[in-house]
Amino acid sequence: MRLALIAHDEKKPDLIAFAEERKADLERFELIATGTTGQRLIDATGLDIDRKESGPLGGDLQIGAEIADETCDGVVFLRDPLTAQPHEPDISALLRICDVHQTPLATNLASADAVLDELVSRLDDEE
Ligand SMILES: O=C(CO)COP(=O)(O)O
Repeated sequence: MRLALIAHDEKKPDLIAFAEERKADLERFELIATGTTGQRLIDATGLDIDRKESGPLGGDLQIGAEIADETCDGVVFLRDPLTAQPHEPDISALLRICDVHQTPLATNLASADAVLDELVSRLDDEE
């Protein structure tokens, strides 16, 4: 099962803390991430992560393409709701394609645990 991890700059510390706390669960997934998020997570946790382009350079769209292909099963995307992003259209496209494909999506820490718990239980059911 494949899970995408993304965070805007202000939220990267939160995502790193989440990944440290949930490392044992995250290790069970094929992980993908946008470029800078992925590098920060690798440096902090040692998780094995397939890094796409940085968000502003198309990383959100690359992950969106995986959602459209139904090769990515869930997304944790800690957005910064207080800072305008130059690639807002790409962000909207990613959120939209998750809705089109009924892909579990968490956009804040409060729901990240819930989405991960659900995906972990799907993994358990598969085994
Ligand atoms: O901008 C992002 C998501 O929209 C994240 O990109 P980075 O992980 O490269 O910072």
